[in-house]
Amino acid sequence: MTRSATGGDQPGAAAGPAGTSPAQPARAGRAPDPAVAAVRLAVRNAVADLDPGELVLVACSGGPDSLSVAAALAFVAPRRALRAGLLVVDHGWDPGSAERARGVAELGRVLGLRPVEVLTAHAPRSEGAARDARRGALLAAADRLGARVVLIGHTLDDQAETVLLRLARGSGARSLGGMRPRDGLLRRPLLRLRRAQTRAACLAERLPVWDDPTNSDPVFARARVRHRVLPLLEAELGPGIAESLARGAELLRADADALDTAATDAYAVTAAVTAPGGPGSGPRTGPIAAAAADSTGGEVGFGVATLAALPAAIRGRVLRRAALDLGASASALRAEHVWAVEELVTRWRGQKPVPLPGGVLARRWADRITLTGPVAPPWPPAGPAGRGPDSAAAAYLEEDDQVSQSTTATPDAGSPQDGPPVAATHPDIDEVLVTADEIAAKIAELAARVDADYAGREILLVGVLKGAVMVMADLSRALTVPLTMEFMAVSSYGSSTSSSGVVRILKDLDRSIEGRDVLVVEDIIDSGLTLSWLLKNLRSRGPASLEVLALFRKPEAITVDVDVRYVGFDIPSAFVVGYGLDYSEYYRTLSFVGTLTPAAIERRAPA
Ligand SMILES: O=P(O)(O)OC[C@H]1O[C@H](OP(=O)(O)OP(=O)(O)O)[C@H](O)[C@@H]1O
Ligand code: HPA
Repeated sequence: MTRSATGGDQPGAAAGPAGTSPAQPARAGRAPDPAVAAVRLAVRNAVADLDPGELVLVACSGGPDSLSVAAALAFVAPRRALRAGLLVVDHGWDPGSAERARGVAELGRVLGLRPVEVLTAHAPRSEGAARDARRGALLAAADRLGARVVLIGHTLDDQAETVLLRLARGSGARSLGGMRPRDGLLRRPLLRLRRAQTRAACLAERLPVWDDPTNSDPVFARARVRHRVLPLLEAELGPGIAESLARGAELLRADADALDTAATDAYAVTAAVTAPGGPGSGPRTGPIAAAAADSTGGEVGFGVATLAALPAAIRGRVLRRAALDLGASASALRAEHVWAVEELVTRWRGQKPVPLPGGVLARRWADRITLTGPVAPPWPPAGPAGRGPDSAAAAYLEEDDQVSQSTTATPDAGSPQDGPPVAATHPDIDEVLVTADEIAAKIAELAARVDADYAGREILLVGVLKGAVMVMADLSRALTVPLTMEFMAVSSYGSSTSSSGVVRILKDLDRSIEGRDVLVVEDIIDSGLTLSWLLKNLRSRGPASLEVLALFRKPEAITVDVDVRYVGFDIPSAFVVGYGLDYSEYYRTLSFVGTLTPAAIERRAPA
């Protein structure tokens, strides 16, 4: 849209994204279309607190949501004496993405936005990885350009999908509160507007919109929610489901804010915080960790009676806060962890210390509960001590020798790229989702179940190379039933960016599985396409029984039904590496599983 001499809002002759037709002038001198007016009002409200001269950026994909925000910002900014620019993120997911990004940037310039930049943030083809990479790139650019705010085009429909996905995963009030209208520099002006309104606004302004094909690709859980689940809910339960979900989220967000404030107050008066001290090492993240990154783990203590007197919703938050402060990662710390610590208060029966993510340990001594930070060395390890087993796990083993010895048995086969596999984190890791000690405990638990289920029989473990190599190594040594091992190597082929479900055998089994009790061992089930094909193939070879053990599963990403008897961890649909899982063949030797930093994704991107 070009500014008219009178500062009006007519769209001008815009060169659209590559291959699209230019926008044409429309509605000169008339009241704006209601959809255009609604988006402008939302954007105006979102920047109402900014001072003249401040810079607002819009993150624009070229889709109708973000494009309508870009056009509204171009209209609102000069009237508020704000500066307004546009950022386009190119994930490099298809050959045309760079050209398309340049087209969107050009459209931004035609709209009168400055500065306009294309940011390259290559990410694996996963919703979570793309979101992380995008967020990192946008925040870095905003910082560099000195922007006060970055506007994002999430609508009420996006919010409803987010809430539904989180509901299905089993989430608390904070998470069911959905996306926040304001989240640091990021602001979401459209959370109360429908997707149909943004499209109508673009149509009214003759803006050439791009429809991202991944939005309708059923490989992505969000696309399935959008195109199948929500329409089904509307058909069965009546219209207005999206609005109801978004309204519920807004109400829950307010409740969660109030509970968080109450929990912060309760933490301040109930927690006795001992800062880390002593030589050696310290917790890796969190305020207490930050206070003394080079000293031994700190401690947060509570009186049992004080915790018992708190309402459960506050008590859980207080304990969670203590674990986070000592270095547990927010995404790895699950409700089950907090419940286990709460049981030290509410169902005390002499439990062992409770291991939490990040090497944090909660224990009860008489009438006190203490959470202790890890004593693992921070990355990079200072010396040879850093190459031993994760010392937090080792500390735990000293107290509880029931935990699988596989924690200490992890081979030290670290590559120079990956660093020592026993380290608690790595510079290329954004967030540790599952720690080495959690994996070890889970393998022990799964092995006990398999032992019980196969008592009196012999198992043939079939490992799927290469990813399952670590699970095979640790699981096989934790099992006590007689077993033999076979390996298969398979490769999906078809389009280079998505699994077609058609699989090629790169290495077949060495022996027949006819009449054998076969347990397929997988590192991860993502779309489920590899496993679905593999099971069909193995079933045709006449095994006596055929079951699957997978250490990780992404429930939001699964596209085909596969019957998996043993699952270690359900994880979000972010792209993860470590413990056998690779990105461009790297990171398999990490002893934990986590997401990559945008910089690492960029650096290791396949040539
Ligand atoms: O559920 P899906 O979407 O089919 O993905 C799961 C498969 O992907 C990974 O293998 P990959 O093809 O990356 O090979 P690798 O094991 O050699 O890393 C993993 O080991 C599974 O076999
Ligand atoms: N990471 C690595 N390899 C994979 C993944 C993942 O998240 N999903 C399927 N293969």
